[in-house]
Amino acid sequence: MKKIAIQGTLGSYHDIAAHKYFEGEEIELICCASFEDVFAAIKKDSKTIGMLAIENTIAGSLLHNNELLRQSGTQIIGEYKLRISHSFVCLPEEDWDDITEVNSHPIALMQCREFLGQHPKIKVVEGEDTALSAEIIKTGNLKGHAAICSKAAAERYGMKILQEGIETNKHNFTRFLVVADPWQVDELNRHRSKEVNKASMVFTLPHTEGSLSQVLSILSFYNINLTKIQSLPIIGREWEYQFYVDIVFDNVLRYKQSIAAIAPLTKELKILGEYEDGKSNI
Ligand SMILES: O=C(O)C(=O)C[C@]1(C(=O)O)C=C[C@@H](O)C=C1
Repeated sequence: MKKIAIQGTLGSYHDIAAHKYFEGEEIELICCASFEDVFAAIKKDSKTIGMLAIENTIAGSLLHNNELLRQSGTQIIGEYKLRISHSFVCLPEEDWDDITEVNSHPIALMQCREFLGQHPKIKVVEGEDTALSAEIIKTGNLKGHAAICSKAAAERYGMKILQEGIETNKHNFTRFLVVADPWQVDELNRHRSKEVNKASMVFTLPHTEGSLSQVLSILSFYNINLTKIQSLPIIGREWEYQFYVDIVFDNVLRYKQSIAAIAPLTKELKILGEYEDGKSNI
C-alpha cells in the first residue's frame, strides 16, 4: 500500500486530491500539520509520497511551497487539478443568526473573499486546514463558529451546511503536485502508464540585459510552451530572484535539447520533475 503524506486532516482537499490522483489504488494517508512536515515524512521514509497544493486559480501561488520543494531535493512525479467548491458550515443546532466567527485554511478564506465581504460582522480566523476547522468546531461544540470546508468534510464531521458554492468564482481549481524521493521515481513510474509532457524547473539569471528574454526565446525556438513563470526573491541576495518555470511539450527530444541550450545561460538550473500534464478535473 502506498503511503501519501498530505498537509491537512481527513476530509481536507489534499485528502480528496490524493484519492482522486491515486484512484483505484490502495493508499494510506499520513496527515501532517504543515508542508514542512510533509517533506520531513518523505525524508524519514523514502517510500512515502507527498502531495502538496502549489497554486490556486483564485488565490494564486502557495509561494513557500516552491522553496520547500527546491530545498527538499524531491522530484515531482505528477500533478492533479481539483475543482474546489466550498461550503459554509456550522453546528447542526445552530443557524445564520448564531454565527460570529468563521474558521478555515487561509487559502480557502482567500477564495471566499466576496462571500466574507457580504458578511462583515463575522470575524475571520485562520485555521490549519478546512476539514480540521470543521472537526474542531464539532468536537469542541464551539457555538457561534462556522467553518469553510468541502461538502464531504461537512458530512464527515456531522456539520450543517448553511450555504454551498461560496467560492468567489466557479472556475476555482487548485493544482496539487505529487512528489517523491528522487531514488523512488523510476520505480514509481514503472507502475504507472503516464506520458511525460510537462516539466518544472528553477534557475537564477545573471543581472545582464535580456538574460530572461534569451532563455524564453530558446524555449520558443524548441516549440516549448511555458505554462507558468514565478519569480521568488533569493533570501540574503537583495533584488536577485529564483525563476520557477513550468513547461509543456509534445516532443521529449526537443525538450531535452532546449534544456541543454538554456543551461549555459542560467545559473543553478535544477529540473524539479518531468511528468504528465494534469487535466482540470471537475
Ligand atoms: O485545507 C485544506 O483542506 C487543504 O487541503 C489546503 C488547501 C491549500 O493548501 O490550498 C487545498 C486546497 C484549497 O485550495 C484550499 C486549501
